[in-house]
Amino acid sequence: MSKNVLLSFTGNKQIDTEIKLTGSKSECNRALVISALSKGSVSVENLSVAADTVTLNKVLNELGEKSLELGNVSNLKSQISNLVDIGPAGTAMRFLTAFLAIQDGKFFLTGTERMKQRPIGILVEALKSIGGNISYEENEGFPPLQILGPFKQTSKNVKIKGDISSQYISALLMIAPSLPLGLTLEIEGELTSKPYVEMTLTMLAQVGIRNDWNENTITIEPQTFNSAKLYVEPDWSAASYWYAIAALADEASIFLPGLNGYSLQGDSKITEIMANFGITSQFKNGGVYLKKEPKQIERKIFDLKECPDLAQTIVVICAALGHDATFTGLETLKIKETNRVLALQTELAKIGVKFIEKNLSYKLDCSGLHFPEKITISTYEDHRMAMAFAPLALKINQVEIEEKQVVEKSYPYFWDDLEKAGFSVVST
Ligand SMILES: O=C(O)C1=C[C@@H](OP(=O)(O)O)[C@@H](O)[C@H](O)C1
Ligand SMILES: C=C(OP(=O)(O)O)C(=O)O
Repeated sequence: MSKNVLLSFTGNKQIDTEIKLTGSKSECNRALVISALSKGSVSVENLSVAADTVTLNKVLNELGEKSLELGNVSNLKSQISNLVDIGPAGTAMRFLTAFLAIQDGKFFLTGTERMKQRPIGILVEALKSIGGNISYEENEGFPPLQILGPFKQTSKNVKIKGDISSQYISALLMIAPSLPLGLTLEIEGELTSKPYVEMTLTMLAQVGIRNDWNENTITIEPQTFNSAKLYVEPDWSAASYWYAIAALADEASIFLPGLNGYSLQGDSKITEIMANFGITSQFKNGGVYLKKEPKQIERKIFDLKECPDLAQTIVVICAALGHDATFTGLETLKIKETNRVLALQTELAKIGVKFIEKNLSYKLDCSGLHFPEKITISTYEDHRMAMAFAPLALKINQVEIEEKQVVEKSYPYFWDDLEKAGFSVVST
């Protein structure tokens, strides 16, 4: 079985294409959990084909079917063990921890070896502080978890650190309306990835759930979900790779249907960031048109605290263009699919670029930039490593990307779409 892909782009580096992106992984994960909590009142439209979403959907469907089979026999439900393996899906792992904590049953929640290194203690302790019965099966603070229902709420108030992952907060907010006492959540310290919390609250509001966000405290009273449909926009994080392609091509005209200017996704900030690189975004005909215009790049500092999933895309664009820059807000990168800082440092070294960590910022030093004839990129089980480095095929004759299947996590058709845009994509 071929594991890698070899990318090249022969002839003029001109891109003129239309790419239909799949639904946002973040919006879908929320929509599915909200739909499950609403017990059918809420439906989801434009479900993503991202593997993380497909897995979460399957898990929730199976749990729903089991629950129907067992009816209201509570003591029987809590005796039956359910093994839930969420693979590499971090958001789904966090959302399910909260979701399962309020179900009636016994659950063993696990994932990949990397998942067992991604912290979850902050969320588990918060859930325990309001009555959840959760224990760590291997290492304190990390999956796998054993979760035992039924849930008896002991408190309405919960304090949670905001600077490690916003997913913990979103997970709690989604279960809040279903809790007998509701929830008053106090965020301690800085809130990272804030647009994702806003996305959660907006999607809840779309199905009739009111919230009160006052400074660092969010309150959600017990409420029932309206009967409603949640429409999922295409994935802006996936769109970012097309901005990168436009930036590294000589000429580009790319249409991404379905994306709009008023997105719930913080990663739509890519339009603003890429304007600095001469990539314009025009919203018309129900989508966004990307065009490349000549521009001197001036911006030297990028704060990505609100859009951490764009980090690899933007760092690689700057590296490939030889644009020295400083990046801040990357604190959470080390606990994602891989240690993304280390992965970037290792792979950028292959084109002579340094990514230097200093206090809380990162300096990109492109003084040694060179493009070899061929480069092989390791992906460290991280879809974003594969997709962020793929556009380099517009600068380097042959780019081999290892473990091509990693892209399935969020963008399964990535390689097909590259081919459609004129790249040669050969499995090796
Ligand atoms: O809530 C979400 O859907 C996500 C939140 C972000 O995580 P952190 O809050 O851990 O930064 C982001 O990186 C992840 O891909 C998706
Ligand atoms: C961090 C990511 O995902 P997750 O945390 O859901 O694994 C991502 O998609 O970049």
